[in-house]
Amino acid sequence: MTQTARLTLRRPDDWHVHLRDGEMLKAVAPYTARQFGRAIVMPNLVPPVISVADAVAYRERILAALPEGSDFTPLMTCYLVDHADAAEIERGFGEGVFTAAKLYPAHATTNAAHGVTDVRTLYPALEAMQRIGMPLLVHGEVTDPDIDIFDREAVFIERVLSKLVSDLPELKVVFEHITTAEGVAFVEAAGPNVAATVTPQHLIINRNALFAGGLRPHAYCLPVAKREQHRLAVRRAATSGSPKFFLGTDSAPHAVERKEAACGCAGIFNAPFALESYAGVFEEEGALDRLEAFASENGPRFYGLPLNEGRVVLERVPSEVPDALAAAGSSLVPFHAGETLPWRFAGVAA
Ligand SMILES: NC(=O)N[C@@H](CC(=O)O)C(=O)O
Ligand SMILES: [Zn+2]
Ligand SMILES: [Zn+2]
Repeated sequence: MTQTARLTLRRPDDWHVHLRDGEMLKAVAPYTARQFGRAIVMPNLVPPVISVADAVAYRERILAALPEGSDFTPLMTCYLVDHADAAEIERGFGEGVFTAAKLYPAHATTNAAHGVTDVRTLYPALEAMQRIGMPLLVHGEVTDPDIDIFDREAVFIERVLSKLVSDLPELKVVFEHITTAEGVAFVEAAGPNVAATVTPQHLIINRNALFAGGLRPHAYCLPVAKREQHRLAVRRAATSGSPKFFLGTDSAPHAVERKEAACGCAGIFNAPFALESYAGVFEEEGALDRLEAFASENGPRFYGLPLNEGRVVLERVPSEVPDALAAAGSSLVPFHAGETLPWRFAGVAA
């Protein structure tokens, strides 16, 4: 069998990333901007990005953190709170500031303390979003402490998402970072207005990675990795060629001392080798010919945005992932730390 040695792809986008703020933003934004043309930037700062003015100011800080000459475009999102202001959201979308709005169930994940306690209070905002074609992005986990953490995505579908999608049948919904067979089945069965992002980690690790020879904080993110059968279902979906599944890294940096702690933060920092990571998965699945649709076409088509014009090149040359990368007076341990990946991002094609 001959091996593909070089791949040229339409420039991809990252439909779910955490760029943080301040010194951490300056450290991490260049990694995302190097590989991706655009990214949907998550609004879970402290305090969160709620108003149009918040998003305009954050976008300026992101642009200021990019390397000289970068043509990367951050796409901003609005953090939904109980009784979210429909008029403000609609204005932000109309002015080209907000691309989407994000639903975090209160306390579901990192910096979700201001999240939504009752989805019904969002209905005026969601109805406006449905009318104007503005996507709702969902962190799909219930927060009920009685529900086992490994079941929180499946129970969210039953208790929240099914009803939301049937009450708002035309609303564009992105089920973010899906991790389960139930998530895949829900998205596949729904209309074309429902899609999902898939992270590299949920294609590569199952929950055993959290406990491989000891507790592994760098494999911990939310939603937490599930059993192998779920990883396989997510892999099949992502590499199937279905337009409903697209790239969203959920790169979520936390300084090493916040990960390696008695109560370590959730989040995997995968931005530095994101495309290499996905390419390895698509190659293993014999689906390299579907990587471009997943990475560069399905997302913009779902969002109703133009495809990028540029191209990037991946070469089948080993990439050595460092054990740590300096950032903001500390360091970040990247996904795949210490591993050698089969692909290398060779840059934007001339
Ligand atoms: N994915 C994570 O584990 N963490 C994210 C939040 C999120 O996307 O849920 C973060 O902001 O750190
Ligand atoms: Zn999330
Ligand atoms: Zn996230």
